[in-house]
Amino acid sequence: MEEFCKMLPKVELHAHINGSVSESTIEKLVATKQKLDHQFSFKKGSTATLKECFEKFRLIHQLTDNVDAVYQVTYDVIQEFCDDNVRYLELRSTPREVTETGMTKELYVDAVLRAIRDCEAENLDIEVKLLLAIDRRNGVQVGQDTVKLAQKFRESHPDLVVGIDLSGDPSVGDGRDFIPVFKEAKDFGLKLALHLCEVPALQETMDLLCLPPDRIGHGTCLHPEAGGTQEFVDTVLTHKTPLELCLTSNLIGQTVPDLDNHQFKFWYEKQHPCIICTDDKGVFSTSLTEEYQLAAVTFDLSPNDLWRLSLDSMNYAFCEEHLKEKLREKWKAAKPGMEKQFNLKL
Ligand SMILES: CNc1ncnc2c1ncn2[C@@H]1O[C@H](COP(=O)(O)O)[C@@H](O)[C@H]1O
Ligand SMILES: [Zn+2]
Repeated sequence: MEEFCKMLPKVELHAHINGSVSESTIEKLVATKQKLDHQFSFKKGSTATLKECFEKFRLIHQLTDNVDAVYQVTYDVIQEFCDDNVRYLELRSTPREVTETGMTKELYVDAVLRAIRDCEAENLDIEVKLLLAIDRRNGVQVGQDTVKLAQKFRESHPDLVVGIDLSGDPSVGDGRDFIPVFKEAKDFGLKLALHLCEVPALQETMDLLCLPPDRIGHGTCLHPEAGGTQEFVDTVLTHKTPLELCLTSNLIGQTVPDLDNHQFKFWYEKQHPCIICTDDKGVFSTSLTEEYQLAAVTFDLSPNDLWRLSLDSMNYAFCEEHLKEKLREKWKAAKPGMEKQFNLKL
């Protein structure tokens, strides 16, 4: 199964750049700093609180406080996903400014886009897009600025900047405050991927679900058994809003009690669009291959099921239809070799 999941062409739609930074990139970055001796990720099998997860991002942000580091992290993350046979990747990141190093939010996004372009120029077998993230801790004004920034960069890079993400500590603020900002983004043609109900959030959820977003991140507590409501479930089903599901992230962050109770099962059994994602492959010491494997073992999925999951994920990408068609050819091309190697019919 491990080999099958590795060889499988995959689609990653939920990856935060700074949470995806690998140990080897951390080592490069630490070498440029003095006196930095921290643990930047969780070991396999460990558990934490969401607060402790956010503490890791704060530590990583100290390393990526300049444009060279942001470029390096983005470049390395793309290479690593490509090595993991991810053929289509949507990265998301929160533009940050750091006065001391002269990094503005524009320069931040510029560094990310340069790294994507440089990987393109190397003809890597991966297509990469970018979503700009709104950190809910930073309030509406910053959210508004982020959408403006996304509009600006979409004009200069229409093929790369595809959407807006809402993320950050789910226990902070009220997502409804951002609704005008999301509507503006939508009007401008930007897609919306919102972290929703990562923890129980009765107040804001319904209004956000009714936007509706183009995809939901986590949706851990949407269903009644997890603190949500039947109305939430029905709304998601009606809109057919795809869910980005990140097993290891939810397990380490303890937003689910164990994998058997992960919301994947609930939605997958309803044949609702589910996308297996990593969230933060660096911080949670995982890879998309490992997430597929974990899903297979936990929910008793066959190679055929996994094949379907990865190929169907392409349907929910924020790119143009012609690119989706082109990418589906990769699955077609990989099929005979995989059927032969694993002695099965896909
Ligand atoms: C674990 N579950 C999660 N829930 C909510 N937001 C998360 C997250 N994991 C990551 N982020 C968001 O992504 C940022 C790091 O990447 P960037 O600096 O943007 O590239 C974090 O600071 C947080 O805002
Ligand atoms: Zn996330």
